[in-house]
Amino acid sequence: MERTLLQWRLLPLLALIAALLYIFFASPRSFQGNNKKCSLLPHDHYWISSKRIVTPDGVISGSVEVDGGIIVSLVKEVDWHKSQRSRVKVIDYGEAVLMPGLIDVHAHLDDPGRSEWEGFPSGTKAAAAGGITTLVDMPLNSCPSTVSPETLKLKIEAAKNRIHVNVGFWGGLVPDNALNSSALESLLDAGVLGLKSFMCPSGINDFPMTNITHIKEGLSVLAKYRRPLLVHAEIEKESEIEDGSENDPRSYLTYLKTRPTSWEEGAIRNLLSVTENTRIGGSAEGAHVHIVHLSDASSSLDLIKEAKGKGDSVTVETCPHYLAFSAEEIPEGDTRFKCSPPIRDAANREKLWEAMMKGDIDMLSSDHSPTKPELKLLSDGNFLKAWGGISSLQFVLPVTWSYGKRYGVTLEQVVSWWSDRPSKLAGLHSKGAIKVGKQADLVVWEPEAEFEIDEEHPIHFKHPSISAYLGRRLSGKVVSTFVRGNLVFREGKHASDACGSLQLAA
Ligand SMILES: NC(=O)N[C@H]1NC(=O)NC1=O
Ligand SMILES: [Zn+2]
Ligand SMILES: [Zn+2]
Repeated sequence: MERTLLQWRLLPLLALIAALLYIFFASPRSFQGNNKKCSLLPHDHYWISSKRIVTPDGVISGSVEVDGGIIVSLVKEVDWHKSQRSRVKVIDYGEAVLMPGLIDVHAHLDDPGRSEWEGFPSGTKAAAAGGITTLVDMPLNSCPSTVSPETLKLKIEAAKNRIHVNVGFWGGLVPDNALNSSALESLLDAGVLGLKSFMCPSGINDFPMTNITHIKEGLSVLAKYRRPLLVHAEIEKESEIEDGSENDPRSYLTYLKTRPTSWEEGAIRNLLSVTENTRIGGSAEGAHVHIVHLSDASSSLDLIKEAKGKGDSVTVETCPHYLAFSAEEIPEGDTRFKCSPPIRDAANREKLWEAMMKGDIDMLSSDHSPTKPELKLLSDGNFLKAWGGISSLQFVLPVTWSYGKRYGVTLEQVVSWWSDRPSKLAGLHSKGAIKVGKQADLVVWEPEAEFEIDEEHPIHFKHPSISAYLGRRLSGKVVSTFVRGNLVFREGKHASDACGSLQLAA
């Protein structure tokens, strides 16, 4: 009698011990240490299979093994033995493309200080939904601007536990710090991935423009750190019309005339007068100049090609909106399309695509630069007064693909423009490729799947109404996004916790 009683008392205890042993030894590892809310997948060791994996050695059919956020093996379908996959989870995506996640080196998340414009949570959710696994935040449009270690610290604080993808930061090169090498060094020591400056007014009071002397001095400091300077290359010159006041401000052509190609050409000519210092043996060897959002595909691009030919360390990006839209198509008063430099005519767009296909333009970025709808003046439609900036973050992959298809864009080119080159520019060497040892930042997408960006389509950035892509039909649907092995987005749903990591330069 007493013995049975003892057995009955012991039984629950034994069950509890067995349950604990199961949790520690048999269940997926993410239950032990990782916060499973970071991922929609309760495993941190698994395989992903796809018929189209974009690797540095071409597109293969096979499987990628991810463990602890790292790509630990990559096996072609023919070499993949059943024994290898017997013990861990396999996610088979079939014909969907598996690619490195996109790295967007040019986004304005406006946090802290103007989070009513965007903010880290909404901006990084939009990124995850668009297959972007890392973005580098611009130093302006937040308040304060990122121009010192103290202001970088505010960014880092604001981003903590609020980012759904990885985020790095560019610091600002402004007249206040440009001629003070110790100020610049302290900003670089604090972890910015490089610097950014404007050659014309930026539209933000606490981010003044630099002149060529500021830029030259900045480059000599950057050389020691081997980090880049990103430049908004437009310079104010006489334009066909001064402020457009005699022209209809609701006409896109009026705005276009206020920022002619000579603004880009003039800035680039001026900028390239100092980039010879970045050549091997030059006084700023190790520094690099990256021209952001090129719009003019004529003389400006010719100058860049010439400088590259001479050995200057120079690269250039353009943005999907310059490749998708043309001035002729922009409706009267539709300020969603206002950005600087402006979207030019269809012949220029054609030349931009030619340059992409030839490799004369190195990479793409979103230049996602939102604001609150009131400042877009959508009801007024005044192009001269509205905020300049395009909201696009979530759609850059399908836009690149949809508009690039007619030029024969390949999956490898998409990876080069959106992952490989950007990873090198930002010094993120553990990212940007599906290769053993790299971080498991991945996107799975269906290039053939079409969708409409209508009212029903979930848009995650803060102000969908100002997006220039509303109403467009695109092809290329993002199915899943993995950030350091965490499945952060799947079929319209995000993981609940924001577990992206900060990318600070060491
Ligand atoms: N301040 C700011 O974001 N400006 C950006 N907007 C835009 O259209 N071009 C830019 O440089
Ligand atoms: Zn700019
Ligand atoms: Zn920008």
